[in-house]
Amino acid sequence: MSVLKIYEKAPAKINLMLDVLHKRPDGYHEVEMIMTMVDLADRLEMSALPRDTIIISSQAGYIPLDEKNLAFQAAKLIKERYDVRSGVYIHLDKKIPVAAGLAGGSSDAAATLRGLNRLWGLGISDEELMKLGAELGSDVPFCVTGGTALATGRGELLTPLQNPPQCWVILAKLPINVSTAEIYGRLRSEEIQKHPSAAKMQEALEQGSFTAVCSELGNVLEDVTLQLYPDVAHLKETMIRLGADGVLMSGSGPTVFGLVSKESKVPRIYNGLRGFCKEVYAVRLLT
Ligand SMILES: C[C@@](CO)(OP(=O)(O)O)[C@H](O)COP(=O)(O)OP(=O)(O)OC[C@H]1O[C@@H](n2ccc(N)nc2=O)[C@H](O)[C@@H]1O
Ligand SMILES: Nc1ncnc2c1ncn2[C@@H]1O[C@H](COP(=O)(O)OP(=O)(O)O)[C@@H](O)[C@H]1O
Repeated sequence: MSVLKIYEKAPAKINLMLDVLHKRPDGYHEVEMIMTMVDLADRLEMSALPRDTIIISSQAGYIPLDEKNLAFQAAKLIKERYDVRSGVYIHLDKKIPVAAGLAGGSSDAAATLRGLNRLWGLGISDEELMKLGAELGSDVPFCVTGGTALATGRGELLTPLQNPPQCWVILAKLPINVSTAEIYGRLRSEEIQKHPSAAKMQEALEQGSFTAVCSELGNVLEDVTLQLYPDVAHLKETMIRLGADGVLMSGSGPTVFGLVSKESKVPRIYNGLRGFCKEVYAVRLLT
């Protein structure tokens, strides 16, 4: 049975590790990543429209509201594939910083796929939603089901993993917009000095060891972004100095996250970062 209005939460992701194996003939890079969700989320409200149209609105003035919006693209794709003749109005309450390495747009697209499946009573399986998601972006399939997963291929092939032990995650984003395509484009995969290990991170998760998770954090895109934007390197050093247990850049950046086990340490790190970085969040893992 179809309904008239539904809500979906679209959480941000962080990459606990990100390795690039090589560049593929199709231009994408073969990756090994371990991703998990954090409790910082956009909220989507989807209302059925009798007219055959897709309308997007948002309180955020800095994202496209036309066919460039990933939620619009997700709605268009599902309408076409399942021959849906009615329309939808989608309101995006944006909380995730944009072009930040947190997959905000990808998570909105995934939430749109999940939401419209419910709104229109289509009965599409998660597996099929993930396949549709892969047509929209490499991170969209992970965002369909969330949790913690190993992502291979260009990021769309997923193996569910144990969630990390619960902790605080401090996210800090400088006012720099990073283009994922540019960062991958500047990476010379054959010159990577140190590859983080997916197997070791997986072991750390299976052991439920917070210390091991922190010591296995690694991201080969970090060198590229930090070289391009030295302020991000400074931000990372500051977060380490303020006492975060493990610190890494997420995805292609520029957001840097710090994992912190003791709640008593959080205010010092949060306030120390707020001194020079406007966008700082202290959230929990979404486990
Ligand atoms: C780096 C990561 C890590 O999670 O995230 P973000 O920093 O974007 O959050 C992802 O690999 C990003 O995924 P996503 O943002 O969905 O990328 P896509 O839209 O599929 O691709 C954008 C562009 O990035 C490059 N790209 C992306 C994925 C991949 N495995 N190899 C690539 O070379 C391609 O140039 C592509 O044109
Ligand atoms: N719903 C959306 N939310 C955020 N950005 C979007 C959305 N739709 C399209 N975009 C565009 O996608 C690009 C990447 O945004 P985002 O997904 O937030 O970054 P990232 O891939 O680094 O996590 C931005 O240039 C933005 O204009």
